[in-house]
Order: sequence, then structure tokens, then C-alpha cells
Amino acid sequence: MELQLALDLVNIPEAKQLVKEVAAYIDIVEIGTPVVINEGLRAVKEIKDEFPSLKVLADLKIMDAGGYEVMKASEAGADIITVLGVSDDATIKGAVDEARKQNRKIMVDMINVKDIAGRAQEIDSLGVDYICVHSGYDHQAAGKNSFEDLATIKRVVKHAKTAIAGGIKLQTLPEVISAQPDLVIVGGGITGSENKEAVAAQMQQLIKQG
Ligand SMILES: O=C([C@H](O)CO)[C@H](O)[C@H](O)COP(=O)(O)O
Repeated sequence: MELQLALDLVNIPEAKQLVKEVAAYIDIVEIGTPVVINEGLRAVKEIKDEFPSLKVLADLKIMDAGGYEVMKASEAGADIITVLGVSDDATIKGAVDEARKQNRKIMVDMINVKDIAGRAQEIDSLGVDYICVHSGYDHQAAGKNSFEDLATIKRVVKHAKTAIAGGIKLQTLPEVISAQPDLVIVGGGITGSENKEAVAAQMQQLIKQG
């Protein structure tokens, strides 16, 4: 099981500082959608250049032109790129084909997918690398989480790795770990805490204990 730090509400210098503090405890750094909107793919490039041993995920939430957008994110140095599960199969296939050419990986974000089991099975057959259940900020504000959806994809996904994101905190991490996803994604649970290094270290330890 791996730990991904999601960076959403920072600029590039703040992102670098944050990664420096917790680099020893994480496997993947996510350049979040708001950061890409504010700073562009330059944020991906700068983080990859400064932390070459960490995998960098570009959370582009691609909805169309999968091949082209994966190519641009790959040029910037992204190791993993996100595509939305609600997008057309052709978009996901285009993203997967380009990722194979570039030796990158595709994560499908299931945010707002209504039939998680059915769509996850379809997406799994398209050759994606990760399928991620996700309660976004707007769902979190309505008190939702993706713990049940994680159990669903664990049941039906046969090839891709499974991931979960959305409002995970130190207190809720044990429940997430008990469902055994391949990847846990944490943003505010680390970035919003007083002692980020200590929280990231505790999270890594819980994950290692499995
Ligand atoms: O993808 C995300 C969200 O849609 C904003 O871009 C976050 O990175 C994801 O939800 C993880 O962050 P937290 O919910 O703060 O853990």
C-alpha cells in the first residue's frame, strides 16, 4: 500500500516546502487540479525536477482529448495522470495508449460516477493502471466519503490497482487501511495539520503495519 500527498491549495514555492517536510514518508506527490489551474504544468515539472525520486501525479481530471493531454503531462514529467471515469471510453483508451507510449500510468478518478460497480468493471477492461474512488470537496462538504465505494471496487476490479481519495484524516486512516486499497491519497489530512511531518510519519507507519 502506498501513500500519496495531494497538494491543492498551494503555489509552487509552498508546494516545494511542503514536499520537503514530508518527502521521507510519501511515495507519490499529487499536483492537484487547482494547482494546475493556477500554475500550469510547470508545477509538475518543477516538483519532478526537485524531487526526482518521488513519483509525481498530475491531477488533470481529463474529460476529453485523452491522448493529447497525457502527452503534455508526460512532457512535463508526470509519472501518473488522472482521467475522469465519467468520460467517454474513447477518451480513456486514448489516454491509456499515450501513457503506454510514454511509459506513464493512468489513474481513473470515479468522482460523480453513479454506477461504481458497473463502470469500474468497464474501465478495468480498458487497461488503466489505477481506479480511484473519490469524494471531492463538494461531496465532503455534504458529509460524504468513499469508504463503501472502495469496498465495491475491491470486489469488482480484477486488473487495475485500487485507490481512495477525499477527506482522509489520521483518525479515519485505519478504516481505509482495513479495506486494503493499493493507494491512499491524503491532502488536507496532512497539509492542514499543525505538524505535517509527524502526521505523515504516523500515516506511513499505519500503512506499513497494513
Ligand atoms: O482531487 C482532489 C479534489 O478534487 C481537489 O482537487 C483532492 O486532491 C483530493 O480530494 C484529496 O484531497 P483531500 O480531500 O484534502 O484529502
